[in-house]
Amino acid sequence: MKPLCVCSFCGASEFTADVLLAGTGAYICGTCVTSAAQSIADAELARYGGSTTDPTALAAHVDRWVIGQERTKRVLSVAVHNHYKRINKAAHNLQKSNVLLIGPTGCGKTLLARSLAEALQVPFVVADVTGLTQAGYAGEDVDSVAEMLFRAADGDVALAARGIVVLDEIDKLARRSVGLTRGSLDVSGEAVQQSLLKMVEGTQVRVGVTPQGRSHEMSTADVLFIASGAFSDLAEITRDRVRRSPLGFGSPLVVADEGVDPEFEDLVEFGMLPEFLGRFPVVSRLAALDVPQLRRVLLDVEHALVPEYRTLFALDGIDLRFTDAAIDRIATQAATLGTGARALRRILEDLLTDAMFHATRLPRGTSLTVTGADVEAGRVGQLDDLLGDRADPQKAAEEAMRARFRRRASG
Ligand SMILES: Nc1ncnc2c1ncn2[C@@H]1O[C@H](COP(=O)(O)OP(=O)(O)OP(=O)(O)O)[C@@H](O)[C@H]1O
Ligand SMILES: [Zn+2]
Repeated sequence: MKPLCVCSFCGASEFTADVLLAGTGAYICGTCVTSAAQSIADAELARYGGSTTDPTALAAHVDRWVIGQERTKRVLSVAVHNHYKRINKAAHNLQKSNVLLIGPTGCGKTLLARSLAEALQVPFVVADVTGLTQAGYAGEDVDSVAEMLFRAADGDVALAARGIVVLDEIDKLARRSVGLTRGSLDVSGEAVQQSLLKMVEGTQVRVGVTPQGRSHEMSTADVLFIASGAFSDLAEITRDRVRRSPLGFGSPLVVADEGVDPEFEDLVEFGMLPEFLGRFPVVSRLAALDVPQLRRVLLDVEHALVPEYRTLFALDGIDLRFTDAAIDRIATQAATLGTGARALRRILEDLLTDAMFHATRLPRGTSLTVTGADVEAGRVGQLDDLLGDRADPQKAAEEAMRARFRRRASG
């Protein structure tokens, strides 16, 4: 007898299948339902011990750590989601979504990548590519990147193979910048770009070589690479291209170069190899943090600097406070220094070094307030009042001498 219904997935008929469920224009058998459910469960399990790859959940986690950069947060969350979808569902025909981040120093490129890795609970390493040389040359070998991941994963090869690597200062590998350091062999940035190609795409690497010569094989095919760099004069290249273009010439629409994203050809002109760029299909640009954003890095983000310093002082029994004007001055100064949020810590360290030096000599419970004027002066003025002449060893010595002299004069 000819079957009337067959499973649309495996072809089992009403005679051979355990159950046949009818949908609109299709059937599915019990066996296929079970195996589909299993695949879904497997994918869930593969989400590393309960961590998530859901883009909105990833972005929410990153939000706690990174101020601003909203567009890049989205782009990265989606890229990461797709990347792990590709691994978990073994859909290896999907293109690997390595990411290129372009943005000034201290704007959160590495922090973004790190907080994503944390949300995913995968190992994370930052490799400064200017320290890499072509395989076989002096210096750190390209394979060492895989070795770093292996160590970050505590020797778990399977986990290491799903990790995230930031290739920092990638712009220093531009074709025109040879950038030789003393003692290194003649290895141009272009050659290093070449030598990174295979690893970025996926290759077998030996890691964890023991003195006995034993080692593990690790594939880099499922490692997510995030290349990052400042590409400082890329904006000029982009602007020139836009000016040359028929639409761009004299057009008021493209005058604001902040809004123009670099194209593939701009990056090639900058000195990146087309083959290299081809392996980084996702590109996102980040802007420098502005003053209100720098304020938030000081005050309200996970590991914000002001609460961190307050804790440091509290351990010595000092209640450290900042006036609003002080916060404003710090953020404004930082914005002019050109090192992004990194400048904030520099300013705070300079400002508070003396206070930290003397903190243990102040009575417990002392309240110390940093004002806007203090930030201008680079020193906490109230400290002098609190310490009196103890603040300055030179002054203290002079004072002691004067006291002796007075005694002698009166005696
Ligand atoms: N958007 C941000 N939100 C919160 N903190 C930030 C942000 N950007 C930078 N920071 C702070 O500055 C430090 C340096 O930032 P990060 O390492 O991410 O810079 P980067 O953009 O990778 O710079 P580089 O190109 O020099 O590596 C971070 O540890 C963090 O404390
Ligand atoms: Zn079936």
